[in-house]
Amino acid sequence: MSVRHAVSRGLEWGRSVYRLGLLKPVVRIAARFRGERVPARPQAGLPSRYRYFRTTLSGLAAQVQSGGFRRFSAGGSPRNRAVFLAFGLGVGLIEQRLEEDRSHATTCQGIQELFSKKRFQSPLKPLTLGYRFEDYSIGKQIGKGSNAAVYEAAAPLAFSKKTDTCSVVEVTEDEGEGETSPYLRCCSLRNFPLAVKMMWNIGAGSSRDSILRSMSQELVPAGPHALKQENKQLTLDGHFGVLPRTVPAHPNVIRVYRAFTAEVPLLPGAQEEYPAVLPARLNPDGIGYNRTLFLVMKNYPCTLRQYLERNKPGWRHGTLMLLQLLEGVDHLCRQGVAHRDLKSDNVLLEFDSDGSPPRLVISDFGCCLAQSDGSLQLPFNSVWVNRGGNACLMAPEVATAVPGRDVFIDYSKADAWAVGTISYEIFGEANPFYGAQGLESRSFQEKQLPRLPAAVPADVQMVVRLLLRTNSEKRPSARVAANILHLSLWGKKALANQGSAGMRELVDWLLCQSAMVLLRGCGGPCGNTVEAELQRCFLAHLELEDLHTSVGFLLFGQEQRQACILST
Ligand SMILES: Nc1ncnc2c1ncn2[C@@H]1O[C@H](COP(=O)(O)OP(=O)(O)OP(=O)(O)O)[C@@H](O)[C@H]1O
Repeated sequence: MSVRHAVSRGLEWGRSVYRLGLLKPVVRIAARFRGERVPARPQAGLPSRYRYFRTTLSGLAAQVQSGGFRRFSAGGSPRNRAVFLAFGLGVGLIEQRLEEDRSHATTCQGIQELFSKKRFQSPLKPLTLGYRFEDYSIGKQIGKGSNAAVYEAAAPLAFSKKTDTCSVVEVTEDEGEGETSPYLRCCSLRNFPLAVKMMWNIGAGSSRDSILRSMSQELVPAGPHALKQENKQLTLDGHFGVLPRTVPAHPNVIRVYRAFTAEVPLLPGAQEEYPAVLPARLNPDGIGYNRTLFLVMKNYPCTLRQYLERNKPGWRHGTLMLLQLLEGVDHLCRQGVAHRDLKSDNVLLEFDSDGSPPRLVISDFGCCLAQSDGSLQLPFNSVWVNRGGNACLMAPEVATAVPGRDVFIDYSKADAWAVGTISYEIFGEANPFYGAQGLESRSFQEKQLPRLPAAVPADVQMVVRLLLRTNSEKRPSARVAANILHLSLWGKKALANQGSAGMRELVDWLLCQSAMVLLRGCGGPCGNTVEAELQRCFLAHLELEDLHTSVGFLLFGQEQRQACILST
């Protein structure tokens, strides 16, 4: 092997190891070969992955340059010398790449810190909202599930001056309808900016503590002032840690502004629609308790399902809607919460301005998993353990779990799977897991999944397929799936040069993107706020490792498509 040949081989080897993600195994093998222990405790000051590689590689390179190299260069055959030279160059190249990676990681971290400092502020300032049912005037019923009825509401004292703090859409309902009811003063969403969810209480008892404890999951999206101070105190005093963790505000997760217990009132439609869950005071045959939990939220004009019944979003709006769901799910995962009942009925929508995509929020946390330690692993030691709601959209790893000793269900990617199924609805197709002929998540094969419409971009189709992988280990997290969509929507140009310039081009693009988002933020609330929020979310959660994985998926998808085109 000539020296020139060795040099090119070495560089090629180093590049391949890096590109294929084989760095870790190669380093391990090399360290074993030298009889060294792989460093377990990385040094401080560098991100762990890089500390680890650097330590091992430095040793390796040192050995190549000293003992080994000397031995080979002095006494080895020319072939051995060339091979060793190639190896040395390869290691050198990897070192250089690691150095670059380290600087990229630092850049990403800087961007992340900059954007994560700016916490999302809910547009409604709920400080003036009351903690009693009487503080609200109730409008007509706007929804009903299997556990609660939801009514439009206003807080006359809080909104005595007519404010427009809630950006709600034009009213589409018949405004005259409500005037016949004594409860309804006005049906417009503008006049009823709030929604009150009245839980049906048939098993939680009538004391405030027992109600709060038994319906505690509903409080996961509650703001810091949602419960009256003494309520928090009472519940925590009696049963420390019973209240679940709550999640910070996020543009794609519903916010509960107030939560209080009160006597069950007779609201419009109660006698006709849910007489059985009323207390005996209101219906002698009712089995409900006298008091229950009320949750005050923003009033949203419709659910995702209702919206899709009348609208067919184009591919770009559809992608932005899917991305919002992934951002919401990623936020929940980071907070140690799994929703476990994602479906188009549990996603609410509002509209900022003409032409911009709808804003989506994930709602109804009644089935969620929010363990006090933030773990998304649920001990599954008995059939009585609740796996979550909506069996049709239950991720395969959840649906197929068999209870037993030391069995845990991992929910870390279960919501992402459900988002994959909802994507079909967003892009105008039937959800393949619904209906008598629908696929069953516990037994389907990935090749049975129907194709999405041809208008849906190839990258988005790939994301949906990845989200619906049966093996959760091969399924990307919501974060990685969201990153793929972000890159595909806004970073295509930076990705085009991945082969030659590696991550450098991408990091430059990230810096430009950060500057743009910051500048747009300074310019006031102009432009498309949904897109701006999505971009902020992306930058606030930048991590080089996730970014590498996302880029890998995108490039792999592109390569596969090219190979497919060439072969036909
Ligand atoms: N904040 C809101 N604004 C407008 N409509 C809402 C709001 N919250 C809930 N709804 C409507 O009420 C319906 C029922 O609410 P929700 O899903 O929270 O009840 P649930 O009884 O917990 O449902 P499930 O049967 O899924 O357990 C929703 O599908 C939606 O139509």
